Amino acid sequence: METLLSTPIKESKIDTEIRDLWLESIRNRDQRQPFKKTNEFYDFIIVGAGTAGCVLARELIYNIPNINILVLEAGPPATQINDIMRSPCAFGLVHRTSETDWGYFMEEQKMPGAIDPTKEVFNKSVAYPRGKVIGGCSTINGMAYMRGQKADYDLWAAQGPEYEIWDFDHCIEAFKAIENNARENPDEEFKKYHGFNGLLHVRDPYDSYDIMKDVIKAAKNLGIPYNNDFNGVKQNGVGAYQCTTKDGHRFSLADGYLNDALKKVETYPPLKPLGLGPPHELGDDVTKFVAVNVKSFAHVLNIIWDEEKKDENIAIGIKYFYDGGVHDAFIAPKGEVIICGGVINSAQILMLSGIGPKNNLEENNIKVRKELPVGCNLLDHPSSCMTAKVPVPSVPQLNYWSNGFDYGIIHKANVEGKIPNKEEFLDERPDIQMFVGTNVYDPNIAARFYPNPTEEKCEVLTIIQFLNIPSSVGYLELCSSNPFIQPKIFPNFYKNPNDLYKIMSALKLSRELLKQPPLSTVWGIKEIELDNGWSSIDKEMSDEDWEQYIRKRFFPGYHSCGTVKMAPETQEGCVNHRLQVYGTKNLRVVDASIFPVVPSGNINAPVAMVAWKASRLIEEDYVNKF
Ligand SMILES: Cc1cc2nc3c(=O)[nH]c(=O)nc-3n(C[C@H](O)[C@H](O)[C@H](O)COP(=O)(O)OP(=O)(O)OC[C@H]3O[C@@H](n4cnc5c(N)ncnc54)[C@H](O)[C@@H]3O)c2cc1C
Repeated sequence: METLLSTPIKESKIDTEIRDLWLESIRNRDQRQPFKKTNEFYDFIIVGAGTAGCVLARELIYNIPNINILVLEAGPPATQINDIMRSPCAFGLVHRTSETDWGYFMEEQKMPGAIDPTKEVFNKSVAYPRGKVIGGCSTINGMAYMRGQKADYDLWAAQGPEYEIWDFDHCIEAFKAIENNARENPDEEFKKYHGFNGLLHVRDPYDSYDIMKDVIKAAKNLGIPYNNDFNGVKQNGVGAYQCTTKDGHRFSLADGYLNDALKKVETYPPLKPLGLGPPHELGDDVTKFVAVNVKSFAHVLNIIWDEEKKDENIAIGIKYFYDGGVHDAFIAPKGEVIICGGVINSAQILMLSGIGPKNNLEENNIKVRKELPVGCNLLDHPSSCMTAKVPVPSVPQLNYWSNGFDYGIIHKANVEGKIPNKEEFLDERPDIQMFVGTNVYDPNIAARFYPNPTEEKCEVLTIIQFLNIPSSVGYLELCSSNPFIQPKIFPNFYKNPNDLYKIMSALKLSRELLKQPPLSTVWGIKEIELDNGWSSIDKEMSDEDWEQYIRKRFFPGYHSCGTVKMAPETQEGCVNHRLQVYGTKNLRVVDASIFPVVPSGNINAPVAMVAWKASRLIEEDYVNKF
């Protein structure tokens, strides 16, 4: 019998007929030439309406007078996302729908085992979700609001005196400017660290399930301190995550920032009072609309360079595919092209435009304009999970306003892979972040993450472990000059054995937590899921068993960044401290790809912070130009 996988995907006759009809209509329209072929000119062209692109568009349009902005987004408008997808409880389903995800996969990787380097082990190829929709990943993400630690940003700043603008004291101003925190009765310390007037809504979780409150008790039994603000003075401890939701719904950066940007529509110079002509007639002296123009389903192909000054690599515009054809958009004299395509695609667009590693570009017949280590320094938080069966009913009804992972623990890993001790719980540079969630275990969903899941449906408690300060570094490379083919992604998870020992220590702690009362008593937890189904929570496991467990159940932390690193050019940098691409003019990259070091927490807010700060740098440069 033919399986689904062995059946070649055939286009139905009706698909090809409809495509032909559509193409014919475009050809007819073009022959009649109903529209003038005009060049589009903008002060700023932003590539990608993700977290960074949305913040940047809003901050630029309100802060720089009389500019216009074009935002090109390859995915659909967020209005296509129906209410279920905006419901936090649907998070697990949202992030791999073909309409709103690029559908990327990472490459399978072989490497020496961490415990026994004489044995070869595999990192399998798993899905690598990336939002392809207005709002980008903020429209599909898990909504946890985290910033990372002060020390992360101080590392960014330590790269040279001009990088001081990226130290924590500078970054926190931007974090606060963006944030609209809804915590009820915040104390003075909370007020010191948070903002209440920004456009990104952040709130504490709504009431959670009883079993989640008992997770806190179990953690306290182990000596883990309570923390009422993971974004406050200390990150370590057990507590609740704040999240980016409002009125029970997901709140993306498009909801907060892009929507606000679209409200500003003026003309420059301003319109005169209506004359005799038709309403809203623009007089001859009106040169442009001061507004943000967003095109969705617009896939950017490459940067257009000034061919008259070849050696200077001056970006003058963008080539993009839209509405069945290739279009050009250009920047005005003081303008800039700003790439906000995210960690994979920003690197890809630069490489397709001749900026990247010489060998990889030449292998793909792309002319090298500037050799830079674009695509190197791929960072992420490798992750694992542990699922325990909960025999006592714990999910009375679905909380649609929650992603199901309201609580967590942040701690320092034990470098030898042992259960962390009390000192490690108190360490103020923790490197493990856990999410604890209760849900109904569905083998079909589990099968997306690891092979041969247990067959029965039941209520479970799941703990997800992220390694927040990894030492393994991955890379990506082009395998084609076709802009519609994904680059190859090699995360190199656990290449450095230390990373594996650290996540092992987090897994061992997770098991210890599940053995604690009230989880073991009130909720009767006795089994966790191992390869052969539900097994006793006390089952003996060697470090090699743990390595196998980790390699089978790992998934990317979804916090990938770093492929267009901000650093001095002599230290593998691709952009400078003002996010300008080395060896080019009028070109910046503003998104997760510029992070030199991955922050130790989820990175949506850090990306928004970078975009907010970048808008100030761009404004300064715009005002000082000419
Ligand atoms: C499944 C998942 C869960 C996550 N959970 C959390 C979480 O709970 N908390 C948290 O803080 N972070 C989370 N993150 C991470 C965070 O959301 C992202 O790191 C962040 O949104 C990235 O922002 P960005 O602007 O760099 O890129 P993106 O938001 O990815 O934006 C890039 C945009 O550019 C567009 N684009 C790309 N190429 C082109 C092209 N050629 N032409 C036109 N447009 C293009 C894309 O379609 C996209 O809209 C999660 C991420 C994922 C994928």
